[in-house]
Amino acid sequence: MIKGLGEVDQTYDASSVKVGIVHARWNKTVIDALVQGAIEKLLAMGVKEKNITVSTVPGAFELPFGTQRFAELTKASGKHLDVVIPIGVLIKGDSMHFEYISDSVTHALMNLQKKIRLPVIFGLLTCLTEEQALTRAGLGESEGKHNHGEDWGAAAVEMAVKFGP
Ligand SMILES: O=c1[nH]c(NC[C@H](O)[C@H](O)[C@H](O)CO)c([N+](=O)[O-])c(=O)[nH]1
Repeated sequence: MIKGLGEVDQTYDASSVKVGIVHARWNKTVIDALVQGAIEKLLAMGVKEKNITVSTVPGAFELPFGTQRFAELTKASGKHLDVVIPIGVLIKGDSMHFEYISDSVTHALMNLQKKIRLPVIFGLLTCLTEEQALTRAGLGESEGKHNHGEDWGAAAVEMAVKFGP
């Protein structure tokens, strides 16, 4: 048995894990469902409510800088975060705006982990239609609907416990 493969249902002691969620305010209905899904999963995995802090930015483009400063300002206030979950929803319009923001924000969030030395969970939905976004927030009529916020919450706990400071 290759070590590590059996960790899918691993349980973690999340009682001291501190999580920062920074979410964009575009596409509010979808955002609210994703944030709620992430918080419910964090609580279900043992993160204390007092250890979950939330802030917001105007849109997905502001997520990298807003997430970085949220982590830095939290640290400067004497607390610290073990993991951050930036959450945004990009839905393609009839211009190239979607492509440019999606690509640049994705790279910026990936690079942010090295800057702040914290796990950054990729909570950006990049959808071609509103229905795709609703489905990935567990909303809408699709049979395959599933709230990806839950996955981000689970990933946050695992990364914080296994690879935190
Ligand atoms: O979060 C989003 N921001 C969007 N644009 C705003 C952008 O993220 C910035 O907030 C704005 O450009 C100001 O910097 C979106 N679209 O344009 O489609 C979108 O779908 N989602």
